[in-house]
Amino acid sequence: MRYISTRGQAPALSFEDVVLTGMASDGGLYVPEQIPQLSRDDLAAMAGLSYAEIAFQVMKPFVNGEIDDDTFRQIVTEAYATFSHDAVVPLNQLDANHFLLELFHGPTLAFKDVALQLLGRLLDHFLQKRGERAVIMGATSGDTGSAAIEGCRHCDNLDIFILHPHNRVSEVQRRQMTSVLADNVFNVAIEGNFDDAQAMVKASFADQAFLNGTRLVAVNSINWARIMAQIVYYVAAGVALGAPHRQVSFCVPSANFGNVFAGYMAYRMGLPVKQFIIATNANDILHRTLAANDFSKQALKETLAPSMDIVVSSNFERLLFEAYGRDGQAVSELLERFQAEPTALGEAPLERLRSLFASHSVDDATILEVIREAHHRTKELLDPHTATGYRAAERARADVETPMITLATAHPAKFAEAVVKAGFPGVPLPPHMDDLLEREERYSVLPAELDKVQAFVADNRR
Ligand SMILES: Cc1ncc(COP(=O)(O)O)c(C=O)c1O
Ligand SMILES: N[C@@H](CCOP(=O)(O)O)C(=O)O
Repeated sequence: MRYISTRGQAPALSFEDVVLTGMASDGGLYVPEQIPQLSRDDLAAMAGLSYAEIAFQVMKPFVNGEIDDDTFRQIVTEAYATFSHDAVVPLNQLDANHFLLELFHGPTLAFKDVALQLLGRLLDHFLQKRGERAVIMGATSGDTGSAAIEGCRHCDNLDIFILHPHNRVSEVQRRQMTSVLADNVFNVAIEGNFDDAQAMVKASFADQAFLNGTRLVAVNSINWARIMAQIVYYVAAGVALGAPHRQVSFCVPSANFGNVFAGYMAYRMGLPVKQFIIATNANDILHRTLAANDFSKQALKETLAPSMDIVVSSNFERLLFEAYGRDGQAVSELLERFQAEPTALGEAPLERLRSLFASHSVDDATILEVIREAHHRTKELLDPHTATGYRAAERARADVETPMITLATAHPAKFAEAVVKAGFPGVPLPPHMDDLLEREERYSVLPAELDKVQAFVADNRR
């Protein structure tokens, strides 16, 4: 298995090289050259297996023999042993046909742990094997940052620089990152928004001279390994609810599109999925594109679901690559137009997307209403991101007769501001974080200027 770029120009890479990079050199994102297949028998045989074993089986073809089976199985087992729930990602039945897939039982209480507990261990494995050091640059709207720090901080071969938008993440999210005082962890609060931070990370991949030859690695979902690890929970949830004998649908709170794209990959591998519902907050580019073919940037809005305050949705490019029949040239041209002016998808690719994806956008007032309503009906306290999914799933259910699995992407304790606004007294932090609000913090505030950020990285890396 080799990995190719969505823009069609960069050289194909091995699994190891794709994990140890970020953007492709032509500005695209890496995807597998062939999509491995899970037969009906493969899926049926997964019923009753542990999450770690399903993870091993689903990911093995992507790893392509580049890590021996025993070592890979051990890496996977260790990654998921860090989760506080025996099922790793339990399914919680809300009513006869609606399920919550709880992805927040990892160390930092958001779905990002599922991939970053694995990615940190893969990076450690490959860097130790090569005897190399690397620098991580990551952009976060709040959750990727702490999950990346938690997943990578024990790797002595890595220095980790995480850029978050200053004053635009929740207090718990900020403290989860900035209270890690390890020598290899650097938090930078950017005077800008998530898109500014993400653009600087992407620009740094295009021009790595500031690192004088040290390797730059991505922990955002531009890194293929992030997507690969997230495919697993779609398969596990589908099998738990009867796949391959029964179709399921998923509703996914979405922004940078890594999560729902992983679901699409599970579908392409053979999981019987009827529909994916994309839930957005008021930053609704994904919804406008699908519903009205309006693929245009609008100013970023601050919402009660801050981790989804994103306009430029990186992984949508990976889906466009599929919708355009893997035509890298067409994807390049479309995305160049998108950067310059409001644009639209071609009719045929759009229809292909609409045959599998639907979308809903959920505003702040509705997020608060949903947190109250869901608690009243199910006794579950949803975080504001999951609330967007809950409402989108409820809207979509009338048209979809399969079990609906809404992805619960974060624990409500991370977003006390929204929970309190919805009328609840707050949510206690879990025991391993109960002194978080008293811990010492360390971070630097920088303008959203590429040269200043790159100089900070170059000066501080060890
Ligand atoms: C809690 C939470 N929910 C949903 C999302 C959206 O996921 P994705 O960016 O993979 O679409 C994010 C981050 O982007 C998040 O942190
Ligand atoms: N919501 C994310 C934004 C970055 O997304 P990623 O999946 O590409 O890392 C965050 O919390 O940082």
